[in-house]
Amino acid sequence: MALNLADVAAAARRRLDPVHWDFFAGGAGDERTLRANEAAFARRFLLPRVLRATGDRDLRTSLLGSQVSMPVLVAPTAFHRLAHPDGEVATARAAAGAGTVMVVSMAATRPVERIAAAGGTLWFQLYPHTDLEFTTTVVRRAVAAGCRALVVTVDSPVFGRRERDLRHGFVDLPPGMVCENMRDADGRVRDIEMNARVGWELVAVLRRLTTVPILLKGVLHPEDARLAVEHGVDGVVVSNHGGRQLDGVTATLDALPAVVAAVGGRLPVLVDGGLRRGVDVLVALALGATAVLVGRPVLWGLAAGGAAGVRHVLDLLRADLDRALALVGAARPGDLSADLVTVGAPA
Ligand SMILES: Cc1cc2nc3c(=O)[nH]c(=O)nc-3n(C[C@H](O)[C@H](O)[C@H](O)COP(=O)(O)O)c2cc1C
Ligand SMILES: CCCCC(=O)C(=O)O
Repeated sequence: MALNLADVAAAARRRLDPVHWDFFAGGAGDERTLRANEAAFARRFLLPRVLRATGDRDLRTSLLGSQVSMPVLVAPTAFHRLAHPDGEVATARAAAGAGTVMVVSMAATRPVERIAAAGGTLWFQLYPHTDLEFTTTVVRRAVAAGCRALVVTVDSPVFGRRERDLRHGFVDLPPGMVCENMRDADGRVRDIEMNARVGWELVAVLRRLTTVPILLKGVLHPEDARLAVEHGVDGVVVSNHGGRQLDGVTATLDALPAVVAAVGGRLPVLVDGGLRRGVDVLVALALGATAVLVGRPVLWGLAAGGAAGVRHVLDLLRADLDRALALVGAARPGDLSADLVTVGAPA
């Protein structure tokens, strides 16, 4: 039985083709940013409060009209069928069972309609393509399938250089698998495109396409957080794409406080990257995040045990967060504050 996410990772590694393990695990360049995400949590320590009567704890959170049973969401990750034959359908089943949001990647390998049939709350991640008609087709389809928010990835004007994949020659999905939601109006499957020509006008363009909330994923600079507010975005995700885009970028946890300060409570601020324990979730919330997302741990759960494996990962995080809350003297995420977190040398 996996007692923690590292155990789940080990089980996944035993099952996965090493090429696919490296695709999931890897980052860009020297993987400094990939390591920094986890290391940033290892530098944080807690100053708990005592005698706070935290008996009736409540992890529920409301996010842009979506109710979640805990402030831990499933980050958008590509190619779930490389981890398990049921792919994103299994992930969605687990997220639905756990009562949280799954953000469906634009590079999902199952059709969004089938993912939605699992019954949970979905948001949809978008890479903004240069072809507006195509982007419109994809967004309308996702919203028609029931996706309740659009998570626009803005950290990818070009593709990051992932040397593990280059070494393996891993460039595409195996035969029989495609990005099912990349079909254009004629039903042809397009390639994912990184778009280096898009600017802030994108927000208004997407607003005209859909009424669902729009989040920007990949905001790190506080000035961009201010611009996001100014452009009427509904939420931001502090993310460095799990260290897969620009190596050398700051750890997300280190970028979070300045973004939170810049936003000043006007929007929810989510964060992802390197969260592996309930106490990591607690630290992110204490430093001002409204919720967090987990990427690789979900893929590990999926590879290790399909929907049950993903559910186990989410349940471990929930139990761990609940215990950590009680032990720092908080009954709910809203009770947390930055004074509970101190910085020290990793043990
Ligand atoms: C294998 C893999 C595929 C990913 N695919 C996408 C994607 O399609 N779209 C996207 O916005 N982010 C993608 N990401 C980034 C995640 O959404 C998230 O930012 C990151 O995984 C969080 O870090 P963590 O894996 O340490 O939890 C991917 C990450 C991984 C590991
Ligand atoms: C072409 C799919 C892009 C997936 C992605 O964003 C990632 O692997 O990090």
